[in-house]
Amino acid sequence: MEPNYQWHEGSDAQSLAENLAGELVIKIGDAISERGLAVLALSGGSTPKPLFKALAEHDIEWSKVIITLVDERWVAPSHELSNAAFMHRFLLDALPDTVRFVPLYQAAESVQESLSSVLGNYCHVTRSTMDQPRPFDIVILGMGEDGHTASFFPDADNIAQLVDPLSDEFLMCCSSPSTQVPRVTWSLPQLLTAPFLALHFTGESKRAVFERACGDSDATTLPIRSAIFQTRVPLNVYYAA
Ligand SMILES: O=C(O)[C@H](O)[C@@H](O)[C@H](O)[C@H](O)COP(=O)(O)O
Repeated sequence: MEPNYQWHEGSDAQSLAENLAGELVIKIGDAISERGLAVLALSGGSTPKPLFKALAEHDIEWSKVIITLVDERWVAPSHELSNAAFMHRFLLDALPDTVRFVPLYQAAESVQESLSSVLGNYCHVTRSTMDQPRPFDIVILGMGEDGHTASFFPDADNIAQLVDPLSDEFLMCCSSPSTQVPRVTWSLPQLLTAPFLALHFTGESKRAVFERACGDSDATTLPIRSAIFQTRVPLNVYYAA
């Protein structure tokens, strides 16, 4: 199978972010027109900072937008590693209160125990049940230097399950030596339901990782392959050096 993606390259990280934000405005409008709301799953980390700031500047019907995270470090929102805190700082706090956010962290005895309440809250906010064909209209993935995406870390003890395209899981836990804290992540099949799937990364070193992932190696060593070598939804790669 050939890698399946469309390449969008920006002259720099800022113009790339503005270009992707402009595309998201269109896709959000399409989703609202089609089903009365737009559900976005966005990645944390650091790359999305200019994207979040650019998106916040657009005039969107935020009351019809629901935002969640692709994955989350299993820490309280007050913790420095929290993706929810990152998203509040660079996106949510700049939006009208009418936008709805679904966090992936819920206090519980364990990460696994938190998943059912996170999922229940997601379904409550989106007024959906998880047997609906697609939970998300838009998914924006990031990628690490080790080829991980979402929280599909190559050294995770359950990496084979995390990159399983046939998984019937919705939310999954990930514990890996390379992450400082346990992780919660939407499963690959759930992420691959979005009509607009984008991978957003910058830097020559990550481009080299992406190009290696397009070659011949398996997804458990370069998990980003699980988004590249799939035919469920088109993958749009947004890159700047
Ligand atoms: O929780 C996270 O960190 C992200 O969801 C993760 O998958 C991220 O997209 C990559 O690690 C890239 O992170 P940077 O943008 O910081 O390089």
